[in-house]
Amino acid sequence: MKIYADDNMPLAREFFAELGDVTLFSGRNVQAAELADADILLVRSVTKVNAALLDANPNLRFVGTATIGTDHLDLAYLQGRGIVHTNAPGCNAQSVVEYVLSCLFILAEQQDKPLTDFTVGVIGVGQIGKRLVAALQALGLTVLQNDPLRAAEADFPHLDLDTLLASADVVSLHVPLVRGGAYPTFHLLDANRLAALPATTALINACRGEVVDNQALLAQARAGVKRPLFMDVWELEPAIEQQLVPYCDIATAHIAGHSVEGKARGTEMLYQAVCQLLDVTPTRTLSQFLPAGAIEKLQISPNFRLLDVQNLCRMLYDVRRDDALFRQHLVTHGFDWLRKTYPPRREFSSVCLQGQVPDYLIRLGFSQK
Ligand SMILES: NC(=O)c1ccc[n+]([C@@H]2O[C@H](COP(=O)([O-])OP(=O)(O)OC[C@H]3O[C@@H](n4cnc5c(N)ncnc54)[C@H](O)[C@@H]3O)[C@@H](O)[C@H]2O)c1
Ligand SMILES: O=C(O)[C@H](O)[C@H](O)COP(=O)(O)O
Repeated sequence: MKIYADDNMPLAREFFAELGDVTLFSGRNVQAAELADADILLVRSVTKVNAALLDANPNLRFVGTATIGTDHLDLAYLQGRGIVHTNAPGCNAQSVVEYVLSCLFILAEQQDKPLTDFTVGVIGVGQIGKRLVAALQALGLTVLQNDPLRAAEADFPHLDLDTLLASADVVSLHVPLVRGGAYPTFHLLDANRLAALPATTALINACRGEVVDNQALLAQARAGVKRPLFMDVWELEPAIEQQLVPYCDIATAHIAGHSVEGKARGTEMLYQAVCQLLDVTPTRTLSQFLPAGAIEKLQISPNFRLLDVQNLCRMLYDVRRDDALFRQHLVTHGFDWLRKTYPPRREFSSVCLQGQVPDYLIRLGFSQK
């Protein structure tokens, strides 16, 4: 069994070596000839999996992407060839939520307002959106939700997009990149919608760069609109529009989902899918391989207040670290280097809270004993 895996996929050998020969490849630059004898192909979001990559391979049985997004897979091509394929739904959803929370803490500080004063509009309420809504509501923020595909659900408070955009203080995007069909998301925020969006409304994009028209955003910024901008994803990665960076409050290299747990969970989910394909009982689990975090336990005192949440979360993750790395190294080392050398970052769940733990901390994702 020939298994080929992106060299940015953590624990690929640890999980897959028992199932076959594992060869690592460079995800962004891999060529068709390198994969010609693959039976199993394991990718991340930077590999375009299509006819050009796979026509030379007669054997391929399985393609798995250790990511949530699937816009880099030509699903019709894979289906046409009868190649089983899967992604890793929700693998890094918590990581993205922690990224968004970190952005919101910065915004609240910049504007010298309590977090609870903000109304956050969440666009796309799936794995990430749902977790984010739950976290924000746990902290007492007002949340507006837009997801036309869920509008018919009895308990879902769907708000139409333009009303949400007019009413929110912060807009956070969590849709997949979809170019056709009834609900396309390519340039969902186009020049017209950006023009209608109040200039003070903050924008967080941690889904896909192409969901926001980056040139329209740049034109707006150059025209003097001082919108708070938190950009993790960009059009045309890795060759992004660098002119936009100075206008961003936070700029990062598509790392919102790159917690240690988020990436490794993706590998584990593919391992489980391949075991199922091969009718083999899984013997490996992520818990065997995950090292303990730098901080394992924390005692919460009865004096802990909502105001202290920010300090607690920042101990685990502060997006300003990633923004600083981005501004320092983007031009000299490039977008992909920033992603490949991403410093380890553990999720809230890696810290076990003890003492009188308020329920909202558990709802944010911390664990408790
Ligand atoms: N920056 C990162 O590191 C990072 C990490 C993980 C995921 N992502 C991106 O985030 C996206 C969302 O992830 P998820 O796990 O929540 O996916 P998901 O599929 O669970 O949820 C997406 C939601 O968006 C909704 N949706 C689809 N089209 C819409 C539209 N036109 N308007 C409003 N809502 C729409 C869907 O109905 C669904 O509920 C992924 O597809 C991926 O592109 C980015
Ligand atoms: O879709 C996803 O899961 C994310 O965008 C993911 O974090 C991308 O990471 P990459 O595959 O590019 O390393």
